[in-house]
Amino acid sequence: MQSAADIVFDAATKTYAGSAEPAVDALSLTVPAGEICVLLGASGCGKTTALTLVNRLTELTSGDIRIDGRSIREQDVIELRRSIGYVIQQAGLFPHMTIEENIATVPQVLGWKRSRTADRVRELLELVGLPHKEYAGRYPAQLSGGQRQRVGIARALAADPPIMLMDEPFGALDPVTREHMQDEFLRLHEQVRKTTLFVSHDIDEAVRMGDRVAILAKGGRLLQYDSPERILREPADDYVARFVGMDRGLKALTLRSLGELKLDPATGDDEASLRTGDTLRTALSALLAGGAERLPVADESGRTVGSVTVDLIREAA
Ligand SMILES: Nc1ncnc2c1ncn2[C@@H]1O[C@H](COP(=O)(O)OP(=O)(O)OP(=O)(O)O)[C@@H](O)[C@H]1O
Repeated sequence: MQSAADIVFDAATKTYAGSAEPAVDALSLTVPAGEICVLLGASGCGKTTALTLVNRLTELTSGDIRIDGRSIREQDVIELRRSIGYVIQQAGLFPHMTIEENIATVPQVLGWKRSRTADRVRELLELVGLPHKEYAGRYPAQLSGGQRQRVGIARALAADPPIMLMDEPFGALDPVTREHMQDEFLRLHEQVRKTTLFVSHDIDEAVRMGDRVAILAKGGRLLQYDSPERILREPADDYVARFVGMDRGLKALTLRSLGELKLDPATGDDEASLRTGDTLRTALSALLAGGAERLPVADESGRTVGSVTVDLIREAA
């Protein structure tokens, strides 16, 4: 097995053609071999750009990235990509190929013997928790979203690359499946220890997955690069504190339902669109979207039982 490699961003800069400002501006950071580094930040701050600079799907404008001391600029791009597993949000599986054929793509390109490829597919399906007998012959459309992501991960691991790039790999999954996949990936990582760059915009996911978290602002500006504990406990500046805090606050609202609040009495006889089973976040969105000061709330049978305001939600939070 190839051992993991460290990744060094050295003033890595990307300015897209026609853009006045760099999407990633002189980013410098080191991901130690075998660790998971999460790139975290608001939409458009340059996370995906930073990630794809590594496998040269995006070419550097200036600066450098080195893998185990070797500049990516000096490597043949095909060879470079073979040493890097790449997982994206929608798994990117080939729909007309079976699961087995999908996972075997890279070993085949590398000219592995049939038996070696078949063994590897079997081993990988096992590793990501999909029994070979049941899944190898299926097509991607015959799998759930979570299962497809597992196949995407297996495919990325097929040629045993020292590096994994993961771009919001669980972003399209429902929250329960998502947490499950996060745990599974961590378990898998314990076994394979690939150096992993993982893009997320979710602080909870970052804290859970990352050995280190890099908080980026617009232009790929690195605001803080630390362990999750330190990011939460000692945010480097107000922006980081707000970013971490705001997301946490909104998250907290999704954990509570209107049924847990002491609602105001109902006023007027508008039909209620909110139910007691709705989360506080849903209620807040409804209030803000409609520009309403107050909205009626019904129980599950549709009987109006009270009303909710932004103030009530704020007090509860
Ligand atoms: N191919 C491209 N050509 C021109 N500009 C681009 C291109 N890709 C991205 N950009 C711009 O670069 C900036 C960073 O984009 P990037 O996709 O890296 O951000 P991100 O943090 O991954 O965002 P998100 O979380 O929304 O995916 C954005 O302003 C975006 O509009």
